[in-house]
Amino acid sequence: MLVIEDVHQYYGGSHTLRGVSLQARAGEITVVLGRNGVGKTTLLKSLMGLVPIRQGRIAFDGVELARRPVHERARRGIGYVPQGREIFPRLTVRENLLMGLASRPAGTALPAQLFELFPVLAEMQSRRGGDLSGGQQQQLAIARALAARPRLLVLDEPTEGIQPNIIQAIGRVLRQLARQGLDGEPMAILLVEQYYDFARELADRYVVLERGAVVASGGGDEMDAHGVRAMVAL
Ligand SMILES: Nc1ncnc2c1ncn2[C@@H]1O[C@H](COP(=O)(O)OP(=O)(O)OP(=O)(O)O)[C@@H](O)[C@H]1O
Repeated sequence: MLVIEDVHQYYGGSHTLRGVSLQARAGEITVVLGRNGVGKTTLLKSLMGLVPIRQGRIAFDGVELARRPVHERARRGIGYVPQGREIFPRLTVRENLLMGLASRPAGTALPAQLFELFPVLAEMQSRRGGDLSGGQQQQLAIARALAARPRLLVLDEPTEGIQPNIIQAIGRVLRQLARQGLDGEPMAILLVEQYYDFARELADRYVVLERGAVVASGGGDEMDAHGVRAMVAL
């Protein structure tokens, strides 16, 4: 389980995260919603160690990670799908997937299940990442994060700029991963999302951020009743 507690983050003098707390449990999809610029990406970067936090706790399965380096967070079972995908355009699909094993001992094999989850990647293994469509690149970014068999998968707006049929396919994969991971073990999923209907469909739990602070949270089935759509409407 992931426990984020009272996290404060600053960019210079600008106080971006103001005491954020949330939890993400195995078997559940926890969705973080909020308008542009409220600090969603900064929260995920803080979790991954890509930006330093000034105060607060980030613990995963009881291990305190807030002061640990990025690679150690990956090694301890956190997989990250960054906003904008950040695949390597000149590397092949297969090489991109192998990059996901950087935190694992040399010689670790790619899980065969990646190609069952995303059959299109099996067909395109020797194509360059940059030649894939946006939706295919997003699937590649998710598969790359899964290559190291994380127990927590963190995704930053995976639906951004993606066509509806691939959004649906990604939703089905996330649901399946939460339930049974790659090997039958439930996985924790932390999903940052601005697309309300997608978030609502997938969320077991939700958290709304506004100006760097949590302003609402609850069960996914309470989102409509709690008026979350209006809180994130652009
Ligand atoms: N590297 C940085 N240096 C200074 N300020 C930054 C930096 N990155 C983000 N910010 C600012 O911090 C605030 C939060 O940004 P962040 O990207 O976390 O928001 P967000 O909720 O993810 O937004 P979006 O949905 O647009 O991605 C914004 O005001 C942003 O301008």
